[in-house]
Amino acid sequence: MADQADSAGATDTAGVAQAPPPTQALPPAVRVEGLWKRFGEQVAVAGIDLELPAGRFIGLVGPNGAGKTTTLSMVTGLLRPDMGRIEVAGHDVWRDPVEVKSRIGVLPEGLRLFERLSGRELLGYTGRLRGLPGAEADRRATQLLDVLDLAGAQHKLVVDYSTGMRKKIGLASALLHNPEVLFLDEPFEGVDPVSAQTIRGVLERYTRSGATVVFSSHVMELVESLCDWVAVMAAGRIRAQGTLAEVRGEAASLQDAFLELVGAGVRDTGESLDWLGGAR
Ligand SMILES: Nc1ncnc2c1ncn2[C@@H]1O[C@H](COP(=O)(O)OP(=O)(O)OP(=O)(O)O)[C@@H](O)[C@H]1O
Repeated sequence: MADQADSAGATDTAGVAQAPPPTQALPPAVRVEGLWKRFGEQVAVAGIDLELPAGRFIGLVGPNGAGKTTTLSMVTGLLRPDMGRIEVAGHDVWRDPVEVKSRIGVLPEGLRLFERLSGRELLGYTGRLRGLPGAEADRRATQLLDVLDLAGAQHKLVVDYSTGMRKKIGLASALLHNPEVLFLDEPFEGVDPVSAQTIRGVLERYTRSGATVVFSSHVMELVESLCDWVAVMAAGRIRAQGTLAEVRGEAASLQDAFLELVGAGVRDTGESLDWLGGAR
């Protein structure tokens, strides 16, 4: 164990308390510089810079097609950027992929799972892929299944899981190896309010321990109630990033700040859709 006097500030021989040595600053959970991705003519991500601090609950928000999924896919090593540099927990994602992948958990959009395994088997398999000893993987799997209210369905095949159950087993797989940074693409989509509350509790506990959650969402109320740090994306660019208070600024809510930042007026349907509704 480290010498207490070395690690926690000390009292000198005259009994005067000395300031503790500065704690070593953690590298940002994610640092992105000049990141670009284009699909044919479509620029999905247009040279973004992003610095997401460690130990925060971070929301990446933006309208449909803003480039959130493309960004998260590149940050998690699933999609190769055209240009730019990405570090996760101080390691280059594309030069040091094994190091990065051991430190992250990912719940991607359009989650693909091993459908012919039961939930319990999926976690056992994930544990082996992650190099966990069998008994430890079992212990963690039992606790995760229990907390996420999947214990009753643990022997059911994943193909027979509902959308919300799939999100929860995907989350359990992403958490099993206790990653430093967890990336979640729309984790609450298709999840009922009770399960959403459970997932929330698990994620809040996880960030309280110093880990980082980065999640994308369209639901501003959710981001406002969960996140302490926000990045706003629109048309492939970062429009704002900072603490929730900084991004909200003078606006009454994050939703108002968001509409202002992305320059989106609510579309007036005018004379259009005049056929919709009314008696036939
Ligand atoms: N594989 C692809 N091939 C072609 N275009 C793509 C591809 N993936 C994304 N795009 C385009 O890139 C842009 C950004 O898409 P992306 O899925 O990253 O946005 P998003 O912010 O996640 O949107 P949403 O909130 O609707 O999921 C969109 O214009 C989309 O059509």
